[in-house]
Amino acid sequence: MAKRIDVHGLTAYYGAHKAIEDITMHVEPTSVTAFIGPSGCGKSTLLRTLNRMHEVTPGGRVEGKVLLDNEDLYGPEVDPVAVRRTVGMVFQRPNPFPTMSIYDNVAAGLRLNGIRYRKSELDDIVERNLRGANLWHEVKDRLNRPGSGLSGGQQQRLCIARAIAVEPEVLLMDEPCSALDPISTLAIEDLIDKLKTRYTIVIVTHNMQQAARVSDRTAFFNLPAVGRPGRLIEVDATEKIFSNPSVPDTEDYISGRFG
Ligand SMILES: Nc1ncnc2c1ncn2[C@@H]1O[C@H](COP(=O)(O)OP(=O)(O)OP(=O)(O)O)[C@@H](O)[C@H]1O
Repeated sequence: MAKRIDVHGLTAYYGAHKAIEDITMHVEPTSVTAFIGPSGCGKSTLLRTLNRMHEVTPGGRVEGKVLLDNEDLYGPEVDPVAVRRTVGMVFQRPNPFPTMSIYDNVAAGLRLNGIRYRKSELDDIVERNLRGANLWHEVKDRLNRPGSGLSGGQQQRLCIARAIAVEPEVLLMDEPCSALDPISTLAIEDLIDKLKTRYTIVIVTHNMQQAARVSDRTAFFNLPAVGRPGRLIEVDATEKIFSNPSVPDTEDYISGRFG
């Protein structure tokens, strides 16, 4: 089941460096939320706080709260590994496990979870998720070939198949199309549109048209001054942000006057 995310007064650090400050917002389930803003304003940092990946970076820590359907992801009892299973992530560069077959790439997360599946069960899961990632027809005759032999766009859809195979509740995407050509980008955007009926999706993008095309809500972040932490400027329905934003800085950014 897709879940709602509530971020409350979130500040994130890299050692002594405060990267983002006092972010409060929510992310709605079964919808796409885009994070936009100039380079260095903390979009990727905030994204990584949503599945506790931020703390994997040395010195990475947070203050504040991230609630997933009212459960604090940073609560004392919470296992960060379990969080990353519930809140999946797709990265900027497609990163299939290079020596693994297409089949094993999709099955990898399931095997890591330690559950034993019968071969026929696993076959079904792999097929279902490759279909879910709009990749099945392109790879069904070469499932045992390495994932690294696919095109960049196919590799990214393979990574999405791998991410959804473990049935996460949220899917985080950090510039998932920035290494892809326009055709592969459209394929991923179509896929995002299809996936949002089942998942809560957050996507970081530098591409304004992409944010306008794929997202339901858009959050604009900015740096108040050089060296200062990034702040959330406004978050609203994507249509509103792109047609009639409340804050002049948002208007300046989306119309290309800075950033
Ligand atoms: N591993 C790291 N160690 C130290 N500082 C970091 C690290 N990663 C990011 N930062 C700093 O945190 C701040 C926010 O960076 P972040 O990558 O989240 O911004 P961004 O908006 O995603 O940028 P971009 O659009 O260029 O990807 C920046 O000041 C950046 O220099």
